[in-house]
Amino acid sequence: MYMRRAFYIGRFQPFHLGHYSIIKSIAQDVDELVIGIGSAQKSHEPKNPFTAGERVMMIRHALEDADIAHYAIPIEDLQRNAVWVSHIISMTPPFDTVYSNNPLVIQLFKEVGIEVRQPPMYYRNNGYSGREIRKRMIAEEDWKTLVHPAVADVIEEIHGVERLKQISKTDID
Ligand SMILES: Nc1ncnc2c1ncn2[C@@H]1O[C@H](COP(=O)(O)OP(=O)(O)OP(=O)(O)O)[C@@H](O)[C@H]1O
Ligand SMILES: NC(=O)c1ccc[n+]([C@@H]2O[C@H](COP(=O)(O)O)[C@@H](O)[C@H]2O)c1
Repeated sequence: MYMRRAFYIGRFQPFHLGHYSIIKSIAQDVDELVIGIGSAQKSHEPKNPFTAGERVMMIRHALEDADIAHYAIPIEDLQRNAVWVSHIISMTPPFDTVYSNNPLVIQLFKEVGIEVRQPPMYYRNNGYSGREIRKRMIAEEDWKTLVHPAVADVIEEIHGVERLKQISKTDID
């Protein structure tokens, strides 16, 4: 049986409602979705506070109510862009379409002949970006409305805001 399977990659630091809404719309076009958790080796950095495992939890719980067959697969960065697509293919279920707005990701997949689609941005100006959410966490401003409630629960369970604040302090001593 032929399955239409797509690949969608992001850092998901954290997984927010922009990602969620894109995934829901991709799901209408395919049977299954492979979600790549990029920069999987990174955590405990201001730009990448959460581990790959914590990001797996966010995605799993957020998509529990969404009826989308998916696999969330951590993908470590490589020093060699030229072999990055092969690295992904070696780690994932087979897919025939990629969804991304990242110019390097688009270029690398197109060069090996894989179809790339660019999903529309979901209220990016209203704060639906990882950078804005991390900024609000540190500033103690509202960020929970920008993520699925299940993601807020995961972040609470792992004391994510406290971690982000701690690792974002300037090292002055
Ligand atoms: N609001 C959004 N609507 C639609 N797609 C989005 C939105 N925010 C991010 N994306 C897309 O989701 C993919 C993964 O993005 P990523 O995890 O880097 O999120 P981000 O919010 O852009 O992160 P950061 O601000 O931390 O760089 C990228 O292709 C990105 O363009
Ligand atoms: N050579 C590489 O390791 C390589 C190349 C292109 C993208 N990536 C990763 O893919 C992800 C792309 O996600 P964004 O679209 O959210 O930027 C990032 O984690 C990025 O580090 C890695």
